[in-house]
Amino acid sequence: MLIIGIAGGTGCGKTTVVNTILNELPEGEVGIISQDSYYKDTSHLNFDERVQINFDHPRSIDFELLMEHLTILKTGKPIDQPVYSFVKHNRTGDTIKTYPRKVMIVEGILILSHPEIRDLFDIKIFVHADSDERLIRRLKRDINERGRNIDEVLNRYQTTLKPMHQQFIEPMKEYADIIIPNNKYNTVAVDIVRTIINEKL
Ligand SMILES: Nc1ncnc2c1ncn2[C@@H]1O[C@H](COP(=O)(O)OP(=O)(O)O)[C@@H](O)[C@H]1O
Ligand SMILES: O=c1ccn([C@@H]2O[C@H](COP(=O)(O)O)[C@@H](O)[C@H]2O)c(=O)[nH]1
Repeated sequence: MLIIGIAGGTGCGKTTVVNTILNELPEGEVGIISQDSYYKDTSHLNFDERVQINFDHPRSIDFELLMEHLTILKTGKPIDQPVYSFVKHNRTGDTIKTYPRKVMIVEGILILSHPEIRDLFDIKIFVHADSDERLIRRLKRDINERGRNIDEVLNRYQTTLKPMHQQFIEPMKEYADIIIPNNKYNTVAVDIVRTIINEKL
């Protein structure tokens, strides 16, 4: 199994890059694990308390479960990947049966910040977009798709997202094998990654 880790700050285009890579590959050959599925279960908190969580700090992620799931997939067995709701800021209680594939892509803002998980990746990719570009994309996406308003997004950006990005995400570029510049849609880089995957299939 080839495991590819794709990191990068919020709004850099990780999900879009992954979907574009998958578009022209045979269906079912590549598996996806999203770090978002591994935000800790916070059912013991009410909504107002959950809103206060710093979702850009590594402690918000259940890395133990992610590690356990990747280890199970490597042994050829399926896992039940939790489903996360950004609207509720919590897991939904549902899971998706995720089967091991020849190539597994793990994507998320903080996946390169955990040394043991980082070591599991055969290829480490960092998607870069400038912070102003990422903030614009984040504003549009969170208002249109995640039920936020402009004040919420900007307040989270200033209080937690930006400092956490500088502390835990940007320094992870050092570990990347490939850095994809993604201020504009980067079809060349996506084609290169797809070629690497195709060789493995
Ligand atoms: N290269 C790009 N140029 C312009 N918009 C982009 C680009 N890549 C992604 N987007 C848009 O930016 C938003 C965030 O992209 P997404 O892939 O969800 O980022 P991430 O998964 O890194 O948070 C989405 O609305 C997406 O359509
Ligand atoms: O309940 C939550 C959990 C996370 N977030 C924010 O999401 C981004 C990470 O997702 P991307 O798709 O990579 O943007 C992170 O910056 C968190 O602040 C949230 O708003 N609510």
